[in-house]
Amino acid sequence: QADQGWEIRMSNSRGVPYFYSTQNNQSSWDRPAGLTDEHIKSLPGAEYLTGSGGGSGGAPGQVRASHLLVKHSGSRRPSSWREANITRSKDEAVEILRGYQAEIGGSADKFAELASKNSDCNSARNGGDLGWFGRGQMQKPFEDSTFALPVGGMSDVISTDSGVHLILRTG
Ligand SMILES: N=C(N)NCCC[C@H](NC(=O)[C@@H]1CCC/C1=C\[C@H](COP(=O)(O)O)NC(=O)[C@@H](N)Cc1ccccc1)C(N)=O
Repeated sequence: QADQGWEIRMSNSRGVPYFYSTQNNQSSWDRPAGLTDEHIKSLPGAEYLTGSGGGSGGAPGQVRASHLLVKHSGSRRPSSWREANITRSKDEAVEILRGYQAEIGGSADKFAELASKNSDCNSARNGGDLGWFGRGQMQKPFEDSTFALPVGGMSDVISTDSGVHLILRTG
């Protein structure tokens, strides 16, 4: 794996970095198996991963977050890539999310894994990552919760018109 000429590139459409192998033109959102942290840090484009490069940092006043959304019958759009017609109650959705919260503990990797499998938002396809955003873009409860978190911090269950969320602030 290491000798496949891996490099890190930034996906402009999604605003998140991905792995690209120049040997076989293969892209991957996830870290290719067998690449150690040390090796990844030495790859071309590694600055995209830590946000130290100008390219992937947000503008001043912006934050970056991932979320795990569980929708319910009262959601403004009770449908998602996972389920065409979402009928669970809000209480049930909160129960489900509490289960994920316990499983995640404080692990960002676990958060991304559970978000990619279970989030009712299409950001699930990149581990829940929403990219960078400023105030005025997200629904108020979501915005306020994210801006109140330290980088690396995870919210408790919060509710918006979309459903109930867990938020992990990443930048
Ligand atoms: N990056 C942005 N500016 N995208 C517009 C955000 C609009 C904003 N959205 C929200 O506040 C909630 C919290 C986070 C996601 C979200 C809702 C919904 C799911 O709920 P639903 O709309 O079915 O009710 N997901 C989205 O919007 C996704 N396209 C976000 C996204 C997905 C993939 C990559 C990047 C961003 C709003 N003002 O409604």
